[in-house]
Amino acid sequence: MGTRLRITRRFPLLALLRRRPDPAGGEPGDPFEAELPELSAHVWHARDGELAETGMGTMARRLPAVIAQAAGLAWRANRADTTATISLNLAAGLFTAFGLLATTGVLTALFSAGPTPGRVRDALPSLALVAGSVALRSGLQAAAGWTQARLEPQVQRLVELRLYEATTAADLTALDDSSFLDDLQRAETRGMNAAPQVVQHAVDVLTGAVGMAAAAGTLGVLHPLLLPLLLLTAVPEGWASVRSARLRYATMLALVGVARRKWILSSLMTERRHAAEVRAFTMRPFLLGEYDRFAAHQRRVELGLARRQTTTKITGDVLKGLATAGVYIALGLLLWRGWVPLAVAGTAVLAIRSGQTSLANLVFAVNQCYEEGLYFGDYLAFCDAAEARIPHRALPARPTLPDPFGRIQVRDVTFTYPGSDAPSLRGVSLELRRGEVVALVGENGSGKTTLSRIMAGLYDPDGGEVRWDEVSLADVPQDEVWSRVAVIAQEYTHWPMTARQNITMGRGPAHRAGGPEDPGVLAAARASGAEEVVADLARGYDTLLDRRFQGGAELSGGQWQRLAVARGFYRDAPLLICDEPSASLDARAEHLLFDRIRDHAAGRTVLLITHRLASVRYADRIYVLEHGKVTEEGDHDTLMSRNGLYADLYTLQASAYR
Ligand SMILES: Nc1ncnc2c1ncn2[C@@H]1O[C@H](COP(=O)(O)OP(=O)(O)OP(=O)(O)O)[C@@H](O)[C@H]1O
Repeated sequence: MGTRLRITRRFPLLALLRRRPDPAGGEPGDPFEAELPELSAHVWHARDGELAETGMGTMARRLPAVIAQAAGLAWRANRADTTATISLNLAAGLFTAFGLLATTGVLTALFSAGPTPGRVRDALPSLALVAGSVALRSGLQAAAGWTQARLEPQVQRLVELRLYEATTAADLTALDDSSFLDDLQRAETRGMNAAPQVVQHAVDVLTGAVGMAAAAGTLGVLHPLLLPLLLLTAVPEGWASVRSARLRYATMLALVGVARRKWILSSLMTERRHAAEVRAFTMRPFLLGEYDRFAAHQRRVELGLARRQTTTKITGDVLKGLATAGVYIALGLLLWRGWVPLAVAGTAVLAIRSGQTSLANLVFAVNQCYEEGLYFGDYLAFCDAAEARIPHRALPARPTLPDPFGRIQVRDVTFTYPGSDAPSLRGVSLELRRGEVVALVGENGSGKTTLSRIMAGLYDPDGGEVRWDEVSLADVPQDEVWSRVAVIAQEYTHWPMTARQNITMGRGPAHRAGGPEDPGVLAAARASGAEEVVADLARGYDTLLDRRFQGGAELSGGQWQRLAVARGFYRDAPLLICDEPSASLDARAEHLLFDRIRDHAAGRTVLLITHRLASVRYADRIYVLEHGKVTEEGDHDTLMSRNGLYADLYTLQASAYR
């Protein structure tokens, strides 16, 4: 509550958005808290400050930076197109000014004394200049539009790549962090699309500014008083646009948690893997109800936004109308007093109209550029934050992991997940010698998976270390650790690729897997039992394992697991970590798998995590984890004679078969 109060005090607009009485007639008060209490605690945490500072002054101050970012982005995307877009727009502006000034010549000739045919004849050269400059300006503007359109997809590609490069390399703990996920959602759904928009609007700002400068220059030449009057008409429109943008951004911030929740719910209701459970558990009304609760809240907030934006626009339009009337009254006075001749006043009217169009475009583009710049700022901030979470180790000597190693030691490792109160590992030590099969057992939540992830280099321990002979994992690049470890994870992905790719993709692009005759693929498939699965597929190894595509096949849980094991075997790494590799396997497949793991271990080292204690009986050593600590270690016979947790669990399982 304290945080919310502080925030609404700092940002009254947010308070306004949140405190409006329920338009549907519900109880007045804080709709967010009343409607979505589960989200009210953590929605208001990011970048609210930017919004609070937004005003015309801030916009003017920040705009150059936004434009510079857009220019930098466009420059990196394509230098030639960027240069062409800018120069073509500048040239088009020059011809606008030239055309306006040439108009004075036409009007002066037409309004001079003498017979009409003579006056028209005198006006012809200036008229030709006007026609020529209009034609040239149009041609240049069309060419500028084309180069600008070319830039857009190139910019989009650049920003998409940057985001995905960062998300796939960021520290794994980042993806357990809800504020990181909120920021990711905002950057991906809104910020990323804002990038090409920022570039486009930055060019529009340039175009508007050039057109405006052309009109202003012409007016300045005609009469100095006309220029400030023209600028005056920009103020109300500018104010209305800035206020609208501010309201929109506030709404987006207010709704980011809601949008993420809706997105999660929509995938639960549309994705195939949830479809059976949704039906069997009759979850439909619950899911639809949840979705509707969020959608209704979003609708209420957005209707409120539309109402306030409309009021703002009407106010801006009225003020602009008054300012325009003022400009024309002033022009009339100048004419009446004889301070400007009629031909000049005529050109001035044209210049004012042209200037106002450019000004309206400029104000709109500035506003759009700033608004999209806010979203783009979210994207940039997220990319910076994600890139900062890519583990870069200071590795002066760059030692490499020994190949082959003699033993892997886990020394006094402690680890607490970010945001958790209790540590998941509390001073764990164990040892794996080359060629050994070492088992890790323990009850649910005892820390087995966490420890295996630390050993695989996926998490860095808070304390203690993992050593391969004398080299600590903390001293080598993570890529190197990953390339030396194969993990058959408890939760693995059903990759929507072909059967062959499901086996080979873990070896990276450097390793070009061959055709079906690739002996590595065949050996891994045979060892894991995936060979029988592939034999039943219509196109063998080339069958696409995704029912969402025509001709795609679906596998059973155990069949998928065999492929996951094959992927682990195919990696051919010196350390194989198997985390519950047999959870979905039938009894025969499970029995075979443990035999094969033992065979596969010849020369390699295996860390085996399983609840099937019959399978760990023959492990070289067994470690028992309890509440993040090793409480027992030794081979099967030693542990049985100790009568500890292992003996308890083993006896319990064995008795079930008696
Ligand atoms: N991503 C996470 N964020 C926060 N806490 C986590 C996370 N993953 C696991 N934990 C916590 O860490 C502790 C150890 O979990 P871990 O998955 O390592 O247990 P486990 O022994 O592998 O359990 P199981 O036998 O059920 O697979 C648990 O208390 C769990 O709640």
